[in-house]
Amino acid sequence: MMEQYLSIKGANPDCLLFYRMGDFYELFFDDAVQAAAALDITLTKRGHHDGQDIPMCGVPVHAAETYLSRLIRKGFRVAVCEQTEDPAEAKKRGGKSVVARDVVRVVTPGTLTEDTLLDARSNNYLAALAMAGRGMALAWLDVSTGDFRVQSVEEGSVAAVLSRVHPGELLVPKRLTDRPDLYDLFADWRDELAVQSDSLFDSVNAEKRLKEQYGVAALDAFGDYERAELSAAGALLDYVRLTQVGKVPRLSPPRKLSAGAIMEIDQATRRNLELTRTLSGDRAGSLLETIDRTVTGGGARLLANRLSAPLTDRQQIDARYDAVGFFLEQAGARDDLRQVLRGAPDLERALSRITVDRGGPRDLAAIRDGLGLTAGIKNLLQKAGSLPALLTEAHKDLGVHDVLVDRLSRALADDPPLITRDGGFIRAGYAPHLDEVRNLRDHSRKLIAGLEGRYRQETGIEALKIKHNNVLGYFIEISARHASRMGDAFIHRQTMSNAMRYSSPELGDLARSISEAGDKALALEQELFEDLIGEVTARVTEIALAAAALAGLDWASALADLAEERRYARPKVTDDLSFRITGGRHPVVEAALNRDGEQPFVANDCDLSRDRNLWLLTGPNMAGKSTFLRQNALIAVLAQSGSFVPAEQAEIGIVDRLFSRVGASDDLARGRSTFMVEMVETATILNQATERSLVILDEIGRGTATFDGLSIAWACVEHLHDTAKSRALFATHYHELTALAERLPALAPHCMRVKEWQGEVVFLHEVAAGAADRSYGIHVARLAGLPAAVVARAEEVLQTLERGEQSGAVTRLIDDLPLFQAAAQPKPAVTGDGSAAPPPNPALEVLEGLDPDEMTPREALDALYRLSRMIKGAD
Ligand SMILES: Nc1ncnc2c1ncn2[C@@H]1O[C@H](COP(=O)(O)OP(=O)(O)OP(=O)(O)O)[C@@H](O)[C@H]1O
Repeated sequence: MMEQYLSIKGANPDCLLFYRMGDFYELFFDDAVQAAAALDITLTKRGHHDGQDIPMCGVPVHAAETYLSRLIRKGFRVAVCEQTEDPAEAKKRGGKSVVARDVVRVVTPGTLTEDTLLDARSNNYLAALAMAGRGMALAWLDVSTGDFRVQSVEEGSVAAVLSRVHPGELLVPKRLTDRPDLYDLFADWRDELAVQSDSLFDSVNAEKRLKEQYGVAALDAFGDYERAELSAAGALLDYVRLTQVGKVPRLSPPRKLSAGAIMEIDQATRRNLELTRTLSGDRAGSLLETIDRTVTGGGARLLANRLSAPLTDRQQIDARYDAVGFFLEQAGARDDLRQVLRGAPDLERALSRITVDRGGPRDLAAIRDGLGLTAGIKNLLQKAGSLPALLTEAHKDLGVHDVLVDRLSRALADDPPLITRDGGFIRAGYAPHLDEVRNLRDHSRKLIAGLEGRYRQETGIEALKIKHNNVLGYFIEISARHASRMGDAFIHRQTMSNAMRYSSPELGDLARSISEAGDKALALEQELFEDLIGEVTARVTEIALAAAALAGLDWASALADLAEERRYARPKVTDDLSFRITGGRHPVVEAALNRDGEQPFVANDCDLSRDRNLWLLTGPNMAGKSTFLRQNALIAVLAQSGSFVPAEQAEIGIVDRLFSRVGASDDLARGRSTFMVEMVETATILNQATERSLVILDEIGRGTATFDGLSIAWACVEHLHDTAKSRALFATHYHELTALAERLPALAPHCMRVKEWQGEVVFLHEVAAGAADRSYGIHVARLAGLPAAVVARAEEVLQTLERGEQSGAVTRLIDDLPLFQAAAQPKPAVTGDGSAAPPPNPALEVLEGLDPDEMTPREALDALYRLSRMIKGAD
């Protein structure tokens, strides 16, 4: 056995090997040590190898999924090795023969199909990055749904595309990981990276594989693939074939995303705007979570995909609006549809498990129930009125499945078990032969009950019972004190502490017929199950289309529901460079304010159309600058993903790339300080933004010294205005920048309005034309609870700074040390005009009157003595 184990392990060196022995998967050697630690299970020993104990641990087969999921989450790959023959067969070859075993599947993070291992509401992609010649490409597929895509990428965009796809496992050829310039890129995906041999990416082999998979002589029908695209797609297919050990799941032909088809959003922007998850990695609090009203797994995945990949084609976007708009108008049909969809199972995932031979009775039931809804939904759509294009298509794709649904309904029990092992999933009345065998089995069970009564009478033991367990099968049990009453017809089997167990020839016969009938029934059920699986796999394309149509309907009706309740409007997308939002709101902040029942969100307009395409936004802290910036970016993303938007009106000229520089955090893992991260992100924007881009920049330069920061911000504004010419929003605390408006015609200064009332500052959250005059930072500091002494001292410092020329003022402040004085002394009374008047110091006036450049050393020394006396009070 060890020989067999070692040879199988040798063929799967980078996986933990789950080696099937009876009801357990056993792990040996180093695998056992690693798994025992990762799963917190007992590590034992079994036998010897090369004179050493063999470490071993095991997990029960019936609970394997839970253990698998924990191992996968911790980054392991697991090869599942099953017995591939009946132990009886092995015995025939001789007493010591080992049962044949083989790996039936390699479980990796990107190739999961089990519901328990997957999040129902997001896709789990397996991706491959390939390079051929100078071109690069990324291909990605979801084994559990069959979704398969490929896209050429420029080297500079790989990070952005990866962050959009967000793969659960990323295959890359060895030679790419050797390139130092890609080190940073792969560092971001370290946990997902699975480095493969270069040969897996061979593009000639890839083309062959793809043709085989789809049974075509040429791939032209699916698109015009570049070599790198073929290489990436082929590597994925090969990898799936390897890990699924020959069983390739249903995969749609790889859909090619052409360059520019999608609004490109780089990694930092995606993260900072919290599109699908927040900065801390949660779904809750993200834009996706805020707008997600879908009621099926398929719908939720579609929404996440569409939000991650906003389109750039006006017609396609309009078609999506038409679908959402239809359900907005047809509220009755929408509610009915959503009610029906709420009960829909996850057709896509059930179908995929079936195609890789991992389907169970419950997956068939999911197909039955899912397809069973299609007829009603078609009816509902038809009655709702004339359908827009996308919904007409969905109506068609829902298809006709009466025959299959009927067959599955007749064949399957209402609520079948997850696995076939114990039978009981075929409905009575479906197969006469099965019914017969089951009757026989049940009849024998009744006979056993009768036998029990008869034995009680014959022996006079009232407490005599016929029981069953896995070791003895059926047996007769009496208490030990009645043993003398059992006649010769009973065969003694077991003595317990206070009970005796027997069998009898009659009981033996009945038990045998029950067991035989049971085995037969199970075999028959298994056969019928395979038939049904065959029926489903024969119609895999139609079922997949129906599943996609259901997801699409869920997506559109969910967005309509959202639009109605939150008053979202249908945007107008255009091919020009307009960007006019009237009454725009931040979807996430608005939802949070609604939830907390605080004051309502204040809507704001934004117009970045030509000649005023660069807004310079000033205003106090906490006034809502960041919120305003982000809301406009989010509105663009929502609009191009096909959703209605939180605004009264929105007109948006298609945005090709979205850039943002908002928020700041260290990237210490990569050795970058906050300011460095800020500058790297700003550099990306200034180098890549074009007229078609939308750029939001929040407080550029604040991470460094004031003059450095101001100068950098100044130069960035000029560059955006003169060179990039993007539609841009620029929020800053450097009020000095508003002076640029005189020179830069497309620069439009705006500010957040505040009201001063009884010494308090009230944030109105309104955007108005013009520049802000103050920052009110100290006011916010007080609100935040900074100690009163610190606030008082800060006000003093501010006034000194504001009064004089800056560097001179700083010198004065330093002279004014110790700063701690402020902590000890109460704040001086504030005068009527709001300024605290420090007592004038005569020594300072003398000092200010001196001109060191004009003094001889002697005069300087004299002056110093004089000043010293003044301060000591002698003068
Ligand atoms: N339009 C609005 N309507 C209602 N509340 C708003 C609005 N905009 C912002 N707020 C509230 O004000 C808070 C502060 O907003 P935000 O962070 O955008 O301010 P800011 O001007 O960027 O501040 P800072 O300069 O300190 O970063 C938000 O958390 C939100 O609760």
